[in-house]
Amino acid sequence: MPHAAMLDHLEHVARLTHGRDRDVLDATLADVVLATLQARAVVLWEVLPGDEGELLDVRAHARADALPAPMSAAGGSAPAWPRLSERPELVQVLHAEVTTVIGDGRGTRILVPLRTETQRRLVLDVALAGPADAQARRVAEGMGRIYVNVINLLDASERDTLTGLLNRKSFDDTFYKATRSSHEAAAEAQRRVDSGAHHWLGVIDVDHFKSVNDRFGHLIGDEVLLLMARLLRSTFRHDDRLYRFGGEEFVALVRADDAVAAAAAFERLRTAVEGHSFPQVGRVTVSIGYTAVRPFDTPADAFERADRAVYQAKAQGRNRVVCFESDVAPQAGQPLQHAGGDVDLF
Ligand SMILES: Nc1nc2c(ncn2[C@@H]2O[C@H](COP(=O)(O)OP(=O)(O)OP(=O)(O)O)[C@@H](O)[C@H]2O)c(=O)[nH]1
Repeated sequence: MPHAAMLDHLEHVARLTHGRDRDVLDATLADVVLATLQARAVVLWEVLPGDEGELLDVRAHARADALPAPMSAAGGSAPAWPRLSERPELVQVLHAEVTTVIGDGRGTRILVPLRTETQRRLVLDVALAGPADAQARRVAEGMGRIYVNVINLLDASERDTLTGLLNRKSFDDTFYKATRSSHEAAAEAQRRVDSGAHHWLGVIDVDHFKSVNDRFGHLIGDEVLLLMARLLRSTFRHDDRLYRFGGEEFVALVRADDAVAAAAAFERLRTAVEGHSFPQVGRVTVSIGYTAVRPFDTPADAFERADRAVYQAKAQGRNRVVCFESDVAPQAGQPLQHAGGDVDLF
């Protein structure tokens, strides 16, 4: 390979492995593949669960003619996710888990299935103006592999090894990222009185977990934590952020339109745990405290309020859900104010 071409490729690989922001990484993959293969367009699809079948999200999109990208649900406010079943070629590639090259009337598409260690499923979809030779296919596969390796490294540094949930270290970043859009929306809406919060932060603490360890041993204790993480995942939406903060303390950053929906979500978790039969241990309960995320909240402030609520839940007998705004703040004589505003949430 001529040195100039080799330097170009190295530059692309360096770009692909630089940075820690996932959205930037997705966009870089699309850009780099577009440039390297001189493609017409590149789309990075991700399969997401939906109530009525799997959906497709456009994680990133790049095209040679620089027309505007289609709406991505990842950063957009009005999701326009197509159903996976409407794209039989993607269904087939994901099922077979092998790269497929198809003619699309205007040229060729190289479809590379990607799977991360956390079982995210994506497809790198490269549209070429002409035919695809074996090298083009291998380049697309190679770029896809580098991308997955970087994602796996990021996941490993942000995730709790026992449960696979996000770890405490990643809380600040993911909190700001998840709530940023609601902060902006809230600022634009001039803190509408009836809007409520869009994000809610809950602290979930297993009750009397020390006695689980003492009676059944640490291995069984670990299994309870693992099952607890599974119950969290099945209770909340796929785009809610779930953390293990260490020990038997979990945190959920949940999107809900109003206080009633938020209360219902946390109560659903409490009931699911209470009704679950844990192998050997039997019944386990959790105490939950939660708070509305306010415009311009810091992660530490929101956590501190939810923590005060969980403290009250413990003090009142455990196996209960306590809301900071409706249950803790009024007792403490605190006005319910947004940090930067003046409107009650409830
Ligand atoms: N099995 C297991 N136990 C852990 C882990 N991390 C912390 N623990 C244990 O979790 C227990 C937490 O106990 P405490 O903080 O006293 O709380 P608790 O017994 O749950 O009581 P309340 O929270 O007041 O209901 C301690 O016994 C820790 O040793 C872990 O990774 N695995």
